[in-house]
Amino acid sequence: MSDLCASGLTCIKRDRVLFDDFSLNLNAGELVYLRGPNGAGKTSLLRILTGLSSPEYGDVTFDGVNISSNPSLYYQNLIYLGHKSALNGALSAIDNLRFWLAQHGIQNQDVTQASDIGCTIYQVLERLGLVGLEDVPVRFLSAGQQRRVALSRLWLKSATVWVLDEPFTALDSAGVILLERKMKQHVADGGMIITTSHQALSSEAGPHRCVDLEYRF
Ligand SMILES: Nc1ncnc2c1ncn2[C@@H]1O[C@H](COP(=O)(O)OP(=O)(O)OP(=O)(O)O)[C@@H](O)[C@H]1O
Repeated sequence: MSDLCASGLTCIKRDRVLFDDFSLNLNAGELVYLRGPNGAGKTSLLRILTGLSSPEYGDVTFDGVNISSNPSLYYQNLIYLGHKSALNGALSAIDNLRFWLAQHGIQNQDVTQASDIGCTIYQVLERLGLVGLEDVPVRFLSAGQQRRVALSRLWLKSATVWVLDEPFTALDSAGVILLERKMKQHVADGGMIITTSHQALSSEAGPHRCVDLEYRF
């Protein structure tokens, strides 16, 4: 059984201690909903959990191995979606996702034939309600449509750990349900998710554990 374990984390930004001696265990088949006011340190915590930034103290392990000692192994098992969509506005949805797949070294049937990549990504974009917009530079898509392109990554890469920073931003109510159901399915399949959101998760997301970060002065 996989687990992501953060222990004794301390994070300081501009002389403010956002959190100290913070510990969290995320187990396979678990959804953690990280809550807290603006500026509490949720994004800072998620970035530490992904290895994108380092805590002043403490460490993070995945399956008992410190994530900094074998980052490539961890990254194979991780999808991190930050609160920005991380799309190149000049590229289409298809090309953004192709680039992302290549960047993640995904070597499955998708990349053995160029036509298969397009086919698979087209199918995902169709599920995300983006039919007819696949080839449009994403800067011409609405905020919610851009978010849907970004979220398509969850359908394209198989990874145990999902770290999601405000993934519901700009989504309409149908998009929120689509994502919540996807999250519920991932957890039912033995995945693990930690997500932030300023809106409460609905029952569509399935059972979840709330973790609160207080704002510290
Ligand atoms: N690289 C940085 N340099 C300096 N200060 C930073 C940096 N990153 C974050 N901070 C500060 O740390 C605090 C926490 O930021 P963070 O983005 O983690 O909060 P958050 O809980 O995700 O907030 P929100 O709900 O608004 O997204 C903020 O006061 C922010 O200004």
